[in-house]
Amino acid sequence: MVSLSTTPFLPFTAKNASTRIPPPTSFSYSKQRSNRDPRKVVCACIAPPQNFKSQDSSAIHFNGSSKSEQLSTARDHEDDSDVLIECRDVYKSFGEKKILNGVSFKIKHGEAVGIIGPSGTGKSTVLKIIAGLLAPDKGEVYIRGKKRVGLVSDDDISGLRIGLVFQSAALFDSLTVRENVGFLLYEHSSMSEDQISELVTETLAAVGLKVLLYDEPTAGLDPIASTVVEDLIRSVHIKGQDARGKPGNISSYVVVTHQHSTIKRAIDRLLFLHKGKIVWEGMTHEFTTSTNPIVQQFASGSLDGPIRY
Ligand SMILES: Nc1ncnc2c1ncn2[C@@H]1O[C@H](COP(=O)(O)OP(=O)(O)OP(=O)(O)O)[C@@H](O)[C@H]1O
Repeated sequence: MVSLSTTPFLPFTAKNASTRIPPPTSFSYSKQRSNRDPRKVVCACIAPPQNFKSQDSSAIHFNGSSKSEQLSTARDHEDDSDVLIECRDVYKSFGEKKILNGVSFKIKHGEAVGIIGPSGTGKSTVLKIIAGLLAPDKGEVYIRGKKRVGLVSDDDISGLRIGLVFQSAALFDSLTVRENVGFLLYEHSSMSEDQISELVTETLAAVGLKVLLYDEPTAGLDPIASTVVEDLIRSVHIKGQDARGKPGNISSYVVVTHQHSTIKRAIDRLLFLHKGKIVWEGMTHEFTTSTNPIVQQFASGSLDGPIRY
């Protein structure tokens, strides 16, 4: 099952990537329950503006000491019993435009994976194929070892619930994660603050999905708002901690991003997509030491769509 919005009141579902939702006309929650200036309540547009340019996109600097590079071939002999999602030799074209040209990778239980690569190389397309919203022209998608046939609505995929947080999501960047999650209830329900707080806690603790896919969740956010989102992404993961200090419920997640901070804070393993293929994969800290020439070009900012700081 694919869930396109994680809860009824998570505000991650703005329809248009370029839409900025105007500030609420009466923002009683801000006025009454926090000392924030209600004039600062603006909606963060998570999709980056078309003309977005980073201050410094010339290089990637990851912390880490590992000197080894883990190429995909080195993983081929590994035990596959904990693989949740596999794309095997996936092709996708839009009209004459060939986008994916034999994409293969596996996502295992417990992994926090990032997909990076130049703009327009097909990262979002990969997410949509994983989610079952797009069908590959050729190649297969396996969910827990079972081949998916058709789109997601056509097939029961062994109880694995996959959620996709679209690039066009929206948050109020002057509010905390909890305030964002409970926003509609604070504004439009007669529930008490305690009741809402309880519900927010339950929601953050039990998003109820097993795999989450995030499409540029921090694009266009300022560094503080990005950190909040990155921490939220970590907190709902089984290796993280939820709002009650307990492990989250998300088995694995995949993040498409161009943001350096998101890679550094929220991602353990990277898949580098270039010209329709995964040309490199490895742990995040291994990226900058890669000897792959395309990776080095990307890291130095000489390919389109480099990492943004
Ligand atoms: N439904 C569609 N119909 C036609 N073309 C499409 C469709 N979806 C995506 N494309 C095209 O496929 C290419 C890859 O798009 P995609 O959004 O997957 O790239 P991306 O790597 O996520 O890009 P970015 O980093 O800029 O967000 C782009 O040229 C895009 O215009």
